Amino acid sequence: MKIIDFSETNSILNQYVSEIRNIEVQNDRLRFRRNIERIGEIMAYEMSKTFAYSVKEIQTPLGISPVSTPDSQLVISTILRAGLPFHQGFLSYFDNAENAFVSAYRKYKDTLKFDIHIEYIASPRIDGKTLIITDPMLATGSSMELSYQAMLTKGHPAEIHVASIIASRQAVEYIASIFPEDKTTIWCAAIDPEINEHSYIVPGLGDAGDLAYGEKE
Ligand SMILES: O=P(O)(O)OC[C@H]1O[C@H](OP(=O)(O)OP(=O)(O)O)[C@H](O)[C@@H]1O
Ligand SMILES: O=c1cc[nH]c(=O)[nH]1
Ligand SMILES: [Mg+2]
Repeated sequence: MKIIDFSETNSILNQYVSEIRNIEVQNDRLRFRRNIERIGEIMAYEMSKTFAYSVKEIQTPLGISPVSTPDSQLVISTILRAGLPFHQGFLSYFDNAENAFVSAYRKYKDTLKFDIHIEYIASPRIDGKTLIITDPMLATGSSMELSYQAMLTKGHPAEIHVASIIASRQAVEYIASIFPEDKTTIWCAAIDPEINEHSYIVPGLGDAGDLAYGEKE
């Protein structure tokens, strides 16, 4: 299993991560969503370097130019709702990709205990395709696990990319233990050391869905 942590490299992506974490900046919802989207765009660009390519002869007005373009059949899947701006970032670059949407939410039994509920999935067949599952937060990893299981009802992908922005160390280890070792890559912008008793990432950024779209009742 490959694990790629962008915080190990200095790039402008770290500026966007600092802004979505920063309590003084993150409440500007438009900026928060756009920063998530920009991180998705940069991650998509880096991820594109791992795809299969072949050279095509492109007819220009003046001649023929050989251009190496990607052949991978992509399905970008996201987990509602915080995943939406992240998904859009990937889709801006992978504009020919197919798309899948899964709902997952924490249904609380009391202030600390919850189950993850999946109620909705809209997906193409994914057999033999490159599946990218996008969700900005990997806290316990349960939403990712259950969403992946839901996606498997649509077939078996050739390759899997788990894309997140902030992941807990625990979630990275958990995802690495349950996803197929030989065909999964985990991409994240940062790996944080802890989750708290409410299963929020520490230091994390708070509630990504609420910051992007407002609080739920
Ligand atoms: O790794 P986990 O412990 O499962 O937590 C991570 C999940 O929490 C967030 O969604 P949330 O449930 O807050 O839903 P929302 O996007 O509607 O706010 C996030 O987008 C993940 O899907
Ligand atoms: O830290 C966390 C954990 C789950 N969901 C979030 O939005 N943030
Ligand atoms: Mg949320």
